[in-house]
Order: sequence, then structure tokens, then C-alpha cells
Amino acid sequence: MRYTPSPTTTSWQCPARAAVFSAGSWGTALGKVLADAGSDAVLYARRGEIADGINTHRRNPAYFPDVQLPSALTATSDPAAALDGADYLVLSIPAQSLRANLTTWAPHIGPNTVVVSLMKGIEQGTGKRASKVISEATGVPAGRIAVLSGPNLAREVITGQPAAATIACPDQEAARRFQAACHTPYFRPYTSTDVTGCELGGAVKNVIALAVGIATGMGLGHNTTATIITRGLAETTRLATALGAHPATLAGLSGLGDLAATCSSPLSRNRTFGTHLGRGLTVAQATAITRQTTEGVKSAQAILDLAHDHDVDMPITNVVTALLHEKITLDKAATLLLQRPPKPEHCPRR
Ligand SMILES: NC(=O)c1ccc[n+]([C@@H]2O[C@H](COP(=O)([O-])OP(=O)(O)OC[C@H]3O[C@@H](n4cnc5c(N)ncnc54)[C@H](O)[C@@H]3O)[C@@H](O)[C@H]2O)c1
Ligand SMILES: O=P(O)(O)OC[C@H](O)CO
Repeated sequence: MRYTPSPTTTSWQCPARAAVFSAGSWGTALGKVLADAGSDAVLYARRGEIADGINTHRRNPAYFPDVQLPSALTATSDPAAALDGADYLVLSIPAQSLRANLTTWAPHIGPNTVVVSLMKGIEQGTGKRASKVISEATGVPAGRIAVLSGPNLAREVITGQPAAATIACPDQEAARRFQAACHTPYFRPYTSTDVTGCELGGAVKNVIALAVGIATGMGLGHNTTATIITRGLAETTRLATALGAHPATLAGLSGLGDLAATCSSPLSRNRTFGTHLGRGLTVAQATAITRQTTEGVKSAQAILDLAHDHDVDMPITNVVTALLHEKITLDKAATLLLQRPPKPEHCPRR
């Protein structure tokens, strides 16, 4: 039986105005969530034809041509117009392009606008999480920077299938307000103050999903993928807690929840990219057939550098990074993981 979402209710409606930058997969899906929650949502689209498609035909022709969008979700190609009077700036662009884009957009951010990051990547070269990049590039204080992360495959969310997420912000009131702005009968956000755990759970799960994809592409079965997921969560938790995260966050929606969804779904771009590698494609070949943002490919080295800086052992991330740089073969990757020295299952750093 197909799941049919119940009609949108008005019980959580709030008159917030949210500007979502930009109109890719997750931006469009979260824009619809905000509109369905009763918020006034506007998408910023770089390409005029996408904004036109949304305003005229209620469709995003590039990302979800088959999905009808609500009339409360509008679009513009003018960043200043999108940000005019916005209570929230919701950012959903590739993490590596964040700093440069914010330099252009920052002058239009209002003095009370809360910036919400949906991004699951770590900046190359600096090892910085999106919230830190936002604070540096815009001067917005930490209390006005939130992160939303969880098991949120965009196509499932935009078609109204039930999902939940974590909204983390040092200012609990700001998190609660954004929770109200995006709470619908099919999308249930929880609040947290653990921004570090939330962001690292989201970024590292992409690398672990690459590893699961590689194993799947090599024809390996569920014991192998379950082992990668479990040990992947262990190394994610080691890194996140070394950087100050609460361990419970990694067992929550933005940790285990997202890891489970991403590692098990063919909708995941990271898992799919890994599958291509596992089937023998080169990184260049896999990149050429991947049209959308695959954060794990760009963030793996930065995550590994962070781990080295904090003396944390991340064997799966290490092997995935070596494969992405074509320093080892697939056979060597399996050997490297399985022939590590024996150790107890639970160790804080190793
Ligand atoms: N798709 C999902 O299911 C999903 C779910 C949760 C989180 N995320 C995260 O959201 C972020 C965005 O992912 P997505 O899936 O929407 O990607 P996408 O590839 O579908 O869309 C990316 C968007 O960013 C824009 N963009 C691309 N390069 C840009 C640049 N250099 N400067 C400015 N804009 C640029 C594109 O025009 C597009 O609107 C990623 O960090 C991803 O990890 C995605
Ligand atoms: O398609 P991916 O691999 O970027 O994953 C999408 C989301 O992060 C799942 O929560």
C-alpha cells in the first residue's frame, strides 16, 4: 500500500519568512516543507528558468519536474529580493562554495536574520564546519546560526514521506522558532544545542556511505555493509566527541539516523558514487556521471586532516580517502581494513 501523507494542518503555522538558498534538491524540498508548515518561503535560484518554472508552473524543472509545489513557495533569481525581510536564511549549496557565495550575499542579511545551514560538508583546506564558515564570512554571531540535519533524502521528503531531523543552535529559542517554522504532519524536527555533533554526523556519514557503496559495488553483502556502518559510526563518534560533541548526538537523527538512511538508499548520491567505484569506475568516470552535489568526495580529506589534528583514528575514512586519490586499489582497501591489529571494540580514540 502506498503511503499518503495527511493534508497539511494549520496547527503549527507561524508567519515566519524564510529565504532558501538555493533551488537544488534539498533546498527545494525544505522550501516545500517550510511552505507546508505555514511559513512564507522563497527560493533563490541561480538560473532564471528554475525560478520561472516554480512561479509559473509550480515545478522545479531541473530537480523535481514531477513534483507539484505549493503556491506558498515562490522563487526569485535576485538574492537581495529573496533576503528582504527574511527571518531565516536557509543555506543549501555545496559546502565548498559556501564562503565565496556568502561574501556576495552577506550585505543583504538582516540584523536579526537567523542563518540555518542544511549543508553536510567540511571546508577543504581549513577543516571548518559550515557554521564556522558562516560566522567568519558574515559576522553573524553563533546564537543566530543553526544547523538542520537528519535522515532526509530530498525525494522522500518532497513527496511527503514521514521524516525527522535535528535543529541545533546554541540559542535554544532560535532553534525552537525554526522548529515551529518547519514542523509539518510529515516532517518532525527536534531541537538540540550540539551544533558540532550535528554537523560532524552529517558530514562523516557521507564518507561512510561512499564506503558502503564501494562494498556494494564490489558485490559484498549485508554483513559487510552492517560492519562498515557500525564501525563508521564508531569513528564518527570518536572524531565528534574529540571536537566537543555529545556522544548522544551521534546516536540520534543527525548521527545514526542519517547514516542508516544514506548507507541503505540508492537515492543517496554518496552511496551511488561509491557503488560506481566498487564496480571499477575511476574517480573521474564516477564524477562525470554524477550530476549533483556529492559532499563526501570533497570532504573526505578535510575530515581525515581533522582526525589527524586531534589524534583520532578513522580507518574507514582513511581508506576511502586513499581510494578517492587513487593511491590504493579496491583489493588493497579491503586488506587494509581487515588486517589492522586486533583491538577491543570500544576505544575512545583508536
Ligand atoms: N539532496 C538531499 O537529499 C540532501 C539532504 C540533506 C542535506 N543535503 C545537503 O544539502 C546541500 C546541498 O545539496 P543538494 O542535494 O541540494 O545539492 P544539489 O546538487 O541538488 O543542488 C545544489 C544547489 O546549489 C547550487 N550550486 C551549485 N554550485 C554552486 C556554486 N558554486 N555556488 C552557488 N550555488 C551553487 C545549485 O544551483 C543547486 O541549486 C549539501 O551539503 C548536501 O549534503 C542534501
Ligand atoms: O544523497 P546524499 O548522499 O548527499 O545524502 C542525502 C542526505 O544527506 C540524506 O540525509
